[in-house]
Amino acid sequence: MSDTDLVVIKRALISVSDKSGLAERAGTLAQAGVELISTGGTLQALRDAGLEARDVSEVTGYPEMMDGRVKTLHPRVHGGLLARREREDDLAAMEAHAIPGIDLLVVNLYPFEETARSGAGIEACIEKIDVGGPAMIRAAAKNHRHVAVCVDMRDLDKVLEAMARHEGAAPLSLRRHLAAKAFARTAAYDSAIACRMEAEIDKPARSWFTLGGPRLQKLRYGENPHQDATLYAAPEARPGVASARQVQGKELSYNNIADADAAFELVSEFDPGDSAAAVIIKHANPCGAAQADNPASAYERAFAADPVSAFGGIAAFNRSLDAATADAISRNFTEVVIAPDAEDAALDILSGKKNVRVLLTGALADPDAAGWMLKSVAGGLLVQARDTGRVSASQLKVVTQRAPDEDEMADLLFAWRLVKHVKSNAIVFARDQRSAGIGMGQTSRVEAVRLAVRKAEDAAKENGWDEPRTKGSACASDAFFPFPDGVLEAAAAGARCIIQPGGSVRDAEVIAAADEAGLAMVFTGMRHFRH
Ligand SMILES: NC(=O)c1ncn([C@@H]2O[C@H](COP(=O)(O)O)[C@@H](O)[C@H]2O)c1NC=O
Repeated sequence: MSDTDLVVIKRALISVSDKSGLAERAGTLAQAGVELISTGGTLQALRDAGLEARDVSEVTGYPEMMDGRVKTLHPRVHGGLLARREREDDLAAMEAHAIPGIDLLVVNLYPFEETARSGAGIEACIEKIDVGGPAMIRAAAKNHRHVAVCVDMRDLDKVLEAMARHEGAAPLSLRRHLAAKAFARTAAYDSAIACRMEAEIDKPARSWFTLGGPRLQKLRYGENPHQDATLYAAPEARPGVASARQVQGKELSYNNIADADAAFELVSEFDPGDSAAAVIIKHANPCGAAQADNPASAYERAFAADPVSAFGGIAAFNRSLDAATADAISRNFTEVVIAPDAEDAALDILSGKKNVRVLLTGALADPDAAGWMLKSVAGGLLVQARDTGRVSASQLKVVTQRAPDEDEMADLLFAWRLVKHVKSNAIVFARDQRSAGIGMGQTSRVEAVRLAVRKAEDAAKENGWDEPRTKGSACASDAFFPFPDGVLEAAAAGARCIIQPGGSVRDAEVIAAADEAGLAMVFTGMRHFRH
């Protein structure tokens, strides 16, 4: 064993913004004979708990100044953290400048992330940028051959356990593990700061992209059982699956989380003040979506759109769950239910289905809020802004001889909101504010139309309807029709109107086909590819 495998903890510097759990742990350190050095507020908390600790100002010979902007930024602190104990010259410098060696650093940082997330203004956020803390953390982590560093108070328990086992020493394996965590912590902290700063800049250069957050959940596995997976928190404050409260059900899986996210993002497009909305997601695609006066009938309409696919689906709502909705959900096999809130009566009913995971988000996700979407590629990270594109009736361009009437326009806009959340090539037929047939993920647009039509035919059979609901429907296409074939197939299935971006070199042919079939067609001028 080398002399750095075990480091005996004789002196600790503790400087923590979040003081929960401090007194008890610091007490254990003191009992083990460790000398404590501390900064203003932390020192006070230690003394209030009846513990003896040295003021860092005594060590530095300077008072804390500038509202705490300068407290530990001093060679007597950083020398104590960075000195290589096996080097004669480092030891001589310690001796010459009265630098006390620090063997353990416990620091948690000013709550920048929480402050930014609360929507605080830039000046308030800037005041919460911790400078001295990260500087000490990085010094201790760099010098982990001689120093143990805790950036989370709970990690102090690991150090205390190790000290109990190793006669007051912390082993290298633990110190290295803590050092890696320390660098990840400061990197995530700085990412959050960069992110908040960028929000103040009109056109940020973003020549570096950084993102970081703490682990929320180690998942049993990823998309498949042989893939490792973890859920981390992102700095943005977006209500949704990652911050939701799980009130019942089995542990969430990777696929549950991904699908619940897709479901909640889609249902959040529907203003709960206008109507109740329900969507059912399978494999990241909606298989049914509907609006209605209340969540229960929205759910029943969404379910009927494709009952076969809805089996084992994820259901999302834009309003609080009530008893009638819970009752309707309970009749079907559902993996996850996600909603802003739930009435007690609804939770009582759902508790009868123990395995159903119920997530309450507290609020809907603002569909207009800026944010990042990430995808990894070999050797790279593809980053794009979230698709916040939306259109209103007044922005649409009528390109056919016939313009859509009021009912048709309502269904066109409903289908357009939906198609944005369907994997490309995507086609959505909708009638009376409910999806009639959805064609997703096809390699040709006409095939997506055919799939959507077939789904509508299947739904008619399943429900015992006289005809598929593509009859008299509105049809949305996430990108332009490159040929008239898709439009002709939609017309043959009974669609009365179409919404699509337009912009094909064959738009004239496509418009002529629509006119010939008596369709009304509008262009959005906006595409909604989703891969
Ligand atoms: N400026 C400094 O020298 C400095 N040194 C430590 N801190 C931070 O001060 C906080 C603790 O302050 P207090 O003990 O006064 O409550 C910790 O979050 C620590 O990271 C500093 N504050 C900010 O940069």
